[in-house]
Amino acid sequence: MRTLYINIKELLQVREENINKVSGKNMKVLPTIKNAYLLIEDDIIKDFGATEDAPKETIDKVIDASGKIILPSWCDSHTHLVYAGNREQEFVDRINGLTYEEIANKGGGILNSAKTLQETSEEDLYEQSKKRLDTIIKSGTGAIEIKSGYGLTAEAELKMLKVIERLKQNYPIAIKSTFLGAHAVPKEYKTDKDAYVKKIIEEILPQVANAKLAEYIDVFCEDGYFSVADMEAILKAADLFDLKPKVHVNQFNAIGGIKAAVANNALSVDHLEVMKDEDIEALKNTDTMPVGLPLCSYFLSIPYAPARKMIDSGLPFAIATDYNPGSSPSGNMNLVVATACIKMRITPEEAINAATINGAYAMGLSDTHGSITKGKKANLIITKEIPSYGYLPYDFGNSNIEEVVLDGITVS
Ligand SMILES: N=CN[C@@H](CCC(=O)O)C(=O)O
Ligand SMILES: [Zn+2]
Repeated sequence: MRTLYINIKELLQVREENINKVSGKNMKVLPTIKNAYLLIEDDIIKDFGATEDAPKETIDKVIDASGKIILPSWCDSHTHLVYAGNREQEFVDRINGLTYEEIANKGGGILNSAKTLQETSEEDLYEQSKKRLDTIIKSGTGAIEIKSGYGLTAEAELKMLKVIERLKQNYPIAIKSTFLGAHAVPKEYKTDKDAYVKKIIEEILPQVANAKLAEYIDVFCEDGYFSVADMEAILKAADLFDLKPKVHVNQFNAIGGIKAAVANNALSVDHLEVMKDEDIEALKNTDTMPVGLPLCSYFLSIPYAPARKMIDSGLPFAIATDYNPGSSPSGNMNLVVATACIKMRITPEEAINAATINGAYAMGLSDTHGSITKGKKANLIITKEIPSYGYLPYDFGNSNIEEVVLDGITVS
């Protein structure tokens, strides 16, 4: 099936060469074609150019996209989309003055979600997660990473990862899965965290890896959670199973996690709300993608990752939703892009690069996703008639998406 879009007001993120990420000053460059055509064949991007040069033969369907912008679908490289229940009571507690840390210390936070998830059947967990996936697909996300980490026992972690696997089987969206057994220390191990780290390394990780249920390894490296030494031990064990690190670091404190993650070949380091100069230095000239999570900062009222400073230092930068019940109960990448522009002071070009090609890189998908490049997946967002692409983050909170195409098929 060959589908031709013509008269596209502007086709965004057009890359002739298959670059895998953009960094520093190049992030301000968003290559586009005005009055463009785009040819897709089945699930693949075949060709693009100026409408006047559009092919005329062997086309099954021609779509006039006058006034509309087309861009590659969003790549959300950091989510916890599979979870059970919600935590709106903690949201109210925070409004009334408690901090995220105080709530966690009272047994709330991640441990609260873990208790609910342990008591939820795999079927129910699948049904709850599926609803969220349906919603985020409608909002233009075409590739997503999903973590475990609300199980914290072998049984419950495997349950989460099996649900991720079922979502992979049943949905056209690309899904990457990450094992995050080291998300919080379970209550039973409160006084013996080392025993839990040992259990992750010796018992849970081998089961996850042997069942081929994860592609990446994650650790919440933070005071009160897991130390740099804990993280290093877990990453080294995971390396034996070829699981690459994508880690939670520098959310509340800068404790040296970034340097250690880079030394362990992390694909990405995520959160980065609190950054020292040495953390930025550690990321220079490496293959590790810094990932900011603006909705987490918004929802928890904590600092935003210093995106401006990182990009001005020459680093690449990606943005993701962090969709989870505690710190970001939204999986809407449109809101992520707008919040990154408004609060991190990055331009629409930088934000769109961060949410497409760099997001794809941060989950190992930049060969197939994240740009309009021949041979890549036909995963597209077709906007309503809008004045310019800058209107997308400007008109924050409103949906300007008319149609979403995944693998060449209109899904919403
Ligand atoms: N910070 C660690 N994990 C999640 C939040 C988990 C929760 O509060 O449930 C995050 O990325 O923000
Ligand atoms: Zn997270």
